[in-house]
Amino acid sequence: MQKICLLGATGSIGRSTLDVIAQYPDQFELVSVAANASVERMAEICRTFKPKRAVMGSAQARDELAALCADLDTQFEYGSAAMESIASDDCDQVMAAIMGFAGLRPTLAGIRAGKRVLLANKESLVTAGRLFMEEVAKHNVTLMPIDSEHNAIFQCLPQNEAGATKRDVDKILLTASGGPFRTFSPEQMRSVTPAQACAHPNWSMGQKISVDSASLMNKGLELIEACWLFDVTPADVQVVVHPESIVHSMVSFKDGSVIAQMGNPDMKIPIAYGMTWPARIETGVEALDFFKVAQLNFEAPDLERFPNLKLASDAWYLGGTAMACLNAANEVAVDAFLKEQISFLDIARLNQRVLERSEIKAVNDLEAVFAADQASRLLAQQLIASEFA
Ligand SMILES: NC(=O)C1=CN([C@@H]2O[C@H](COP(=O)(O)OP(=O)(O)OC[C@H]3O[C@@H](n4cnc5c(N)ncnc54)[C@H](OP(=O)(O)O)[C@@H]3O)[C@@H](O)[C@H]2O)C=CC1
Ligand SMILES: CC(=O)[C@@H](O)[C@H](O)COP(=O)(O)O
Ligand SMILES: [Mn+2]
Repeated sequence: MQKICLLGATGSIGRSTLDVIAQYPDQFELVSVAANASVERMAEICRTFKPKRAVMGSAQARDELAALCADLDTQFEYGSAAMESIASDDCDQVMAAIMGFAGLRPTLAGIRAGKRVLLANKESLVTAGRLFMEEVAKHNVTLMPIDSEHNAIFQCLPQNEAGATKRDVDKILLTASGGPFRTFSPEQMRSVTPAQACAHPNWSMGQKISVDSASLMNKGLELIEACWLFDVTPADVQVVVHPESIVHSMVSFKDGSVIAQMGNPDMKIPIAYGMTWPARIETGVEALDFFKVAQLNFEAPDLERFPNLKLASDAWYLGGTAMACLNAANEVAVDAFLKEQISFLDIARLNQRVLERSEIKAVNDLEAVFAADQASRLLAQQLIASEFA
């Protein structure tokens, strides 16, 4: 029996993870859960899975949850320290599926406690990459990429007992759907709404990552994520726009072979793979029918219409805190766009301004990452108030 701690239980990845757990009650036990403010959904989860511990983002949310679940034996808690505590408590695997930078501390707690970490929360790796990977190595942890592209790359790479290797690899081909505005002109993109941006053509996901997909910042974050996970640089990764999201990524080898991982776009596949690797289990996801798929298309990304992808590559080469600064700016920008305070095109503009104006420092400890995150959030908010409102 594998005991699972699920961080971000009420979200889209949380739902797919619970779906896999529910299909295999003899293999997986949900022992702890965390979320921010979705009390009613968390109450449903607690009633169904009866975890030992449930953590919310605030005392108020915890109290509301406790009141709704007064008849359960679950221990109800709140705050960042409690999230770190469940990630390092009695469990075998930690699903890191909190949205954004808020996921960093609990994910690191799982790593430091030696758990198998299932990494969906790309922002934690993007912002603290080198320190994050050093902790993975130090604690000899199995880090399973859950992000569909990185899970695909992991599946395509030669593997040993410890994970994926780079043996004979020439290039990583990171696929991108292109998002809902792939064919839009800059003029058309000027007035798009949050609802349009969240309507991903192929995947059903949370709002923040959906907007990131629409602005190609998701691909920028994923480029950096791939560099840290597979110990490569952006020069080793080619972003390939593939509108159907059937090929989840590919690896090109020195002999000219290209290996692709394909499947219907459903996160239960990478989640189940992460939970059972090196074994595989049935997920209930329909196998691909190539006669229905009929056509797969590929094209180059347009960096002029989607500058976020280039900004992410720039941040990687700037190094140090640059990636934390860019991520912080983007989290503020997406939130402001969803609240209709700035336009869609302002997201990349704001990201660029913050990256240009931030003082990039070396990352010698976690405090440097948190300081950069805070300073860039503040700068982004000031810029919104003064120049973007
Ligand atoms: N959805 C997908 O298919 C994919 C997602 N990912 C990554 O996985 C992560 C989660 O994405 P997704 O599930 O779509 O997002 P959702 O917005 O659907 O869910 C986010 C989850 O994080 C919780 N959360 C948000 N802020 C905090 C906080 N400060 N403290 C504790 N919990 C918090 C939310 O709780 P509450 O509901 O209470 O707000 C919710 O449970 C992101 O990093 C995303 O990039 C990666 C690949 C695919
Ligand atoms: C499911 C997943 O992993 C998302 O990151 C998804 O890939 C978004 O797709 P695009 O960013 O390519 O539109
Ligand atoms: Mn992805």
